[in-house]
Amino acid sequence: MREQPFHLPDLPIMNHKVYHLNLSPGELAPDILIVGDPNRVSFIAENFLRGVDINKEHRGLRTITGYTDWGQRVSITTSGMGTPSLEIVLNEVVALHEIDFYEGKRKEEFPTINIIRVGTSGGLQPDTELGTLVITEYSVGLDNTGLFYDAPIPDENCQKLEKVVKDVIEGAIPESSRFKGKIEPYASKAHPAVVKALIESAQENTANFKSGITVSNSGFFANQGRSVSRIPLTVPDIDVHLSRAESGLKDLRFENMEMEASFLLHFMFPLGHRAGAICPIIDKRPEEKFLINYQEKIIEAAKVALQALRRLREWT
Ligand SMILES: O=P(O)(O)O[C@H]1O[C@H](CO)[C@@H](O)[C@H]1O
Ligand SMILES: O=c1cc[nH]c(=O)[nH]1
Repeated sequence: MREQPFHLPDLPIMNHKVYHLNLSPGELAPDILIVGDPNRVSFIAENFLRGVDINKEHRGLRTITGYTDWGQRVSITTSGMGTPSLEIVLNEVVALHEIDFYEGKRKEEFPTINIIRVGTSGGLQPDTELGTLVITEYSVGLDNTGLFYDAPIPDENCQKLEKVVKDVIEGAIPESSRFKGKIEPYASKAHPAVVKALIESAQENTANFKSGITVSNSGFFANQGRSVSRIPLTVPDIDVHLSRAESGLKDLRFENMEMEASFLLHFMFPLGHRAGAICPIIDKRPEEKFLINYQEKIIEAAKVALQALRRLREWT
């Protein structure tokens, strides 16, 4: 990968704190859970962390740092909804570990960050039950945030996925649409150690889980096939088309849709940090099902993710 020089004025730091997360180095552990909803940060921390010494919020981005029952220092932070917000958060997460704020330069040595998204998602496959925890192996981004980071393609599977999804989307856009040909999917890969750690932890907890491909969208409504406004959808029934598509990857199907996994993996993988995602399925639209009380599933996913962070540190 082309190495990019660090340009100090590009990183706003105020009183040794990054501008959006309002954190100084040391306040964010290198083992992190990241969630969309700021209230989920407190909810998971109340259930799983003790000895909390950092609890900060700025612009709705809450971060709590404390210790697990086994004494591992872990932070839980907020991505906000969608990849544009996540892009801000991840740059600051990485800078907090990789940049020396006092010297104003990149450190020679820094820890490997382990970061796992615990989010909600919509199910795509008829035979995957509501409440199933989906462990992401690959993600395909239909947002364009990732396109601004020219990371190398992680493997051949990503190449295949980009083609498959491009064809699915193109096939679904009406000829008359001014946006035909303009949606560019990008594929990204979860770190294999994170996938392994999540699968082993899910098995240990006898959780109902599946691993699969996660499609990340740049919106919740039209972008995921929901027709609520009076404006026609560019890609009608996008969810139905993806659920029926063959991924071309052995034993992996398009399992769920959400709004952050693509960029999380795309950004962290080329930096050598380790990222993954575990997201319960909280709705299945074709069956008109919505899991109202999904908090139990968040607890289950957070427990699995924290145990995965433990494994990842033990394997380092
Ligand atoms: O529950 P979170 O983590 O926010 O994730 C999902 O929920 C939000 C949409 O409702 C999007 O952020 C989507 O990715
Ligand atoms: O269907 C869903 C559910 C949660 N989050 C999403 O982005 N989509």
